Amino acid sequence: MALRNLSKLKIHKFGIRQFSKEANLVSVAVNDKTGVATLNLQRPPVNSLNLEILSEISSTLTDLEKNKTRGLILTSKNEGIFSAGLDIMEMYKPDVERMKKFWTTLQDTWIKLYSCSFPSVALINGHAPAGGCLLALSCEYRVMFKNCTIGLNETQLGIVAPQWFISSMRNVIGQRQTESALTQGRMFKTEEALSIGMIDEVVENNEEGVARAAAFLKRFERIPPMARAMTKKYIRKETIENMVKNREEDLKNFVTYGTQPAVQEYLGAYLQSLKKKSKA
Ligand SMILES: CCCCCCCCCC/C=C/CC(=O)SCCNC(=O)CCNC(=O)[C@H](O)C(C)(C)COP(=O)(O)OP(=O)(O)OC[C@H]1O[C@@H](n2cnc3c(N)ncnc32)[C@H](O)[C@@H]1OP(=O)(O)O
Repeated sequence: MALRNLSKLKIHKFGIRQFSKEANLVSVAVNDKTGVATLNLQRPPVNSLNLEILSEISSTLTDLEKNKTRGLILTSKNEGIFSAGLDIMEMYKPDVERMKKFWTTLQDTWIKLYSCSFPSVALINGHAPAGGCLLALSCEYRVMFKNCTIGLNETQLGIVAPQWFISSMRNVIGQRQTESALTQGRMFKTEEALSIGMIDEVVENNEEGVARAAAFLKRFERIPPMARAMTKKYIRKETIENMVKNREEDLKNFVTYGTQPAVQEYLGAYLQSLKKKSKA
């Protein structure tokens, strides 16, 4: 595995363009043999998704697409937490201009991840609430550590998961399970997530997780990439088009709804409860 600076390195090997990238909040390592890229989230303490990390994920996805990566493993450097979801500080007492940029960047990141031409696996090596769950659901396959939790818990915070969050889950576990999970804001333990098909495999540790993720990606070794990518595009087309068509309205809703006093109160109380917990 090579960990290098993308801007400095672009080489051809085994007929695949190899590259990797080192940055602050994400790092990328490309396996020279397989062409598979591992994208690590590394924003301590909990990989909460603020504007800066989302911008890095988004630009990395663009680079991976350009460089014709053969597959993606999305995971966390911080074992125990895949991602705590959106950084609540981006929504609590926000600067509205930044808030808009934040949401637009989240939309861009989701579009790129959801529609990427290469196969993608989330190696969920820790808790994955809300936005963390969204990232995992956007991949094609999910491998998860034992004793973790995953789900879209928005209603518990007094906020509403946007349509495209909901569609991302519905496309994996179906309408009935999604309705039940989202109205409760339910977080699923690993084994529960497996039983409803939200994740595909359970692993004991990172080594096994990487092996299982690689095994999934290997399934495509002999499938012509173009045929694979077009098929994925057709299957995901409606979900992506709906989001793209409504993205202006979605942004407006986020700002209007997110800045309502009642929503701000919920977010403030939730932040306090998180802080109290970490001080207890
Ligand atoms: C008409 C309808 C239109 C719709 C309009 C749009 C509506 C808006 C939709 C917005 C969608 C939002 C989706 C989201 O992602 S919201 C975020 C949800 N995330 C969570 O609920 C996770 C909260 N965190 C946890 O549960 C735990 O932290 C953890 C991830 C399980 C980790 O636990 P652990 O014990 O290891 O760590 P701590 O809890 O002690 O946390 C360490 C410090 O990190 C801070 N923290 C945690 N999570 C977040 C976060 N998401 N954002 C910001 N900060 C976070 C925590 O407070 C601790 O801080 P401290 O050290 O300063 O005390």
